[in-house]
Amino acid sequence: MTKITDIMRQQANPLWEASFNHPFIEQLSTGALSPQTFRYYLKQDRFYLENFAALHGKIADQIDDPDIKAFLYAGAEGFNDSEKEVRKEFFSELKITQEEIDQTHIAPTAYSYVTHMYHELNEGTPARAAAALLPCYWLYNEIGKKLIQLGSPIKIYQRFIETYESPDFTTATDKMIQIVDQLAETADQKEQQEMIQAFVRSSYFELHFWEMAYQRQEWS
Ligand SMILES: Cc1ncc(CN)c(N)n1
Repeated sequence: MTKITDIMRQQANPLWEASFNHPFIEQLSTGALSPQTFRYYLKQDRFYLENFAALHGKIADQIDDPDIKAFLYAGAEGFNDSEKEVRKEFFSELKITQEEIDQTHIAPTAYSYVTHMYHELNEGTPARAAAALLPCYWLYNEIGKKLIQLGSPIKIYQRFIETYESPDFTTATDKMIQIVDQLAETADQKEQQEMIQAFVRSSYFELHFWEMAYQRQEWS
């Protein structure tokens, strides 16, 4: 039987291809990406990752399966992969100060992405919200696997790429794919369609997140 995650991946493919070919990604690998653009990305992604972690906990609260619960609670603490630690190092290396963080406001696309994820949980179901989280793991893991072959001449970009190709991140991605497939087994057809839609919409926001950073988007 076809897995729901295969359908999701297939439906989101044009958006994923556009992410793979986005100038932000290409320039990470060539090293041409402006350091200011990377800094902007990191500061905005902080908002994303905070909410992404919080959502793991909120979804876990509504799920009975002990194995899924444990994985999601670990994700809420940032224990499923090494991303949290690596980001701390990036912030310190790039001397992004607390003052600079405090002065940063969430940009329109980051705001919309986060709002979408909460919508899937608060107006939807834990299974829909889990589907909305999945591209965050899976797309970055595919980007990591693609870019690792090319590498980057800039050290910090190379470390960024390595984070998403790492065994920890790949294991977490595979587990999240399995969780979404498992949650779909007890969902009816309507909810399954909504899960697919949540996944495709998150894939849309992933693509536009690169563009937001590339343009250093502001509210006005
Ligand atoms: C927007 C976004 N999506 C995904 C990831 C990878 N966890 C991330 N850091 N930021």
